[in-house]
Amino acid sequence: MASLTQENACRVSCFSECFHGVRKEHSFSWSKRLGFNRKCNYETLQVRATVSKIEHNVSSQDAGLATNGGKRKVTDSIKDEARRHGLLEPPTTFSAKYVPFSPYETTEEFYSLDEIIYRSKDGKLLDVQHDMKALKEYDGKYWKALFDSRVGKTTWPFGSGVWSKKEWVLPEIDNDDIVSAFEGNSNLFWAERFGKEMLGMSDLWVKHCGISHTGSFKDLGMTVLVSQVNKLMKMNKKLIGVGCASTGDTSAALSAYCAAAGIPAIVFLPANKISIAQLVQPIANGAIVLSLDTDFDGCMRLIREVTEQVPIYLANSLNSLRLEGQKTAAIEICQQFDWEVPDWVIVPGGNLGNIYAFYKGFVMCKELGLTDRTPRLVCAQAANANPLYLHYKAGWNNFVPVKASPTFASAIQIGDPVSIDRAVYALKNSDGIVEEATEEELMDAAALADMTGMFTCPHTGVALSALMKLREKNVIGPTDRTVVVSTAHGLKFTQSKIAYHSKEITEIQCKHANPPLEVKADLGSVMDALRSKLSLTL
Ligand SMILES: Cc1ncc(COP(=O)(O)O)c(C=O)c1O
Ligand SMILES: N[C@@H](CCOP(=O)(O)O)C(=O)O
Repeated sequence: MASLTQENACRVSCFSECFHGVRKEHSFSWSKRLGFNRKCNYETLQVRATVSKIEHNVSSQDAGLATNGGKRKVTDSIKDEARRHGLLEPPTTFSAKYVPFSPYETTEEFYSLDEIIYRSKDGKLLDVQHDMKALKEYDGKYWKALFDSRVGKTTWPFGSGVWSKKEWVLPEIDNDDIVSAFEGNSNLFWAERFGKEMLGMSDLWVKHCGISHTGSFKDLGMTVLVSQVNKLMKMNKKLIGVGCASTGDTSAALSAYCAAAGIPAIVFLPANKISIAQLVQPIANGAIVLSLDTDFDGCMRLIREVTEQVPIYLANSLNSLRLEGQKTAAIEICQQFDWEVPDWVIVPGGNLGNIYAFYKGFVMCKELGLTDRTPRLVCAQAANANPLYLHYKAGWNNFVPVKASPTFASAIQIGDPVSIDRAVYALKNSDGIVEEATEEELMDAAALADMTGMFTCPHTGVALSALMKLREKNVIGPTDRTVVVSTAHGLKFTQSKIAYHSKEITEIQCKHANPPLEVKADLGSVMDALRSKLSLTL
């Protein structure tokens, strides 16, 4: 484990000021004054990357840096540096393969991860199965120490929250083939005020998976999928690109990771059903963007047909590689609590890959001795797109897809989720619950959370609203350690926030709207405004 002691870490800080856009239906006076232009969807993008070397715990000699006065040679990359220390040796001990997702039956069927395959012979979804016997050769203490030693480093590729768990994710990939933006390691926010003041809770946390390279949790899965595609292309497998159907976040992640690797990306988007910020992401990253006159389920059907005819690799969560990356968020939560397990984890659900990914991550931690139990899972859906909720309420009998209606939680406007079987399995086995939130409930919940310092997306609003309901019924207790998974950055969804705070959404009351006051620029008017707002008697 020589590599564990090497801490030649640099810290990369990347600030990205997101895009602002307003659709016609959400434009209004103060938005224009703040610089939101109704016609051209004014946009700004600033990305500043500051790379500063902050510490060297190994000698320059050890780090291979001696030849340039302790600095990395101009021609070197962090991959070269890792290679010199044998870090890029292909691991031989651990392995994984595809098996049919059939948890209640045994089967001999399996496939190599180097095959291009998404379904079993009889049409089941696939699952990535790890050689658990090999992983169990090492005890929980070993894994905890290994994973903990990698946090906050830039040692390639372990500076990524996903690849810091590489042995549990894609153990056989050569580190040189990995395409990573050092995703993961997202902050776990103690929602102190929201918990105490709104819910009487003392141990409420929000896992900010949306504070990420492309602004959503999709980065966690996409680094794995695009890395594997990168490997397949190097193996000369017949592939011309990678494609997905998307409600905006999968497409953003796919486009960014493909652009980083120089791989063509093709994205199918439902026209006028995703936010401007989400739309501009694949455009900016040079993807082929098809805006289709259908909904997400229609886009999904089309991309499946296209990928059957053309060698385009399918990047939706139907592809189980994605879930291997996404499951690391669950492992990370345990790690952030010093390997203690929360009582509840609440995840907004759409295509339903993520709820299963969380389940998988928690189960793996328990099976490999890092934790002693798994949390209860809650999947939260928008009432306008609630097929899982209806299925749960019907006692899990006879799943019926729905036609999803428009919702502010547009990324989960999905009526026929691909991973329904995986989600049902995860929920049944975690004593899980499904809740739903109306448009008013989800927007109010997001606004309330924002008032306590967050900047939540509507999907996080769905999860927070589910929490509020379960707390009200006392299903979730006041001292239960609870984690709400925030799946995207609120800055991707400024249109709906602007509409809410300007009270432009006629169907709901917008109870917590906080529009700016338009005040004449003289002291008297300013004082009057402050008096009324602050209840001053002066
Ligand atoms: C922001 C956001 N939240 C939640 C989800 C739901 O995740 P899943 O489709 O894995 O259920 C998605 C995508 O579907 C999303 O983009
Ligand atoms: N919200 C998703 C919908 C597709 O989900 P996926 O996980 O199957 O790719 C998106 O952003 O496109």
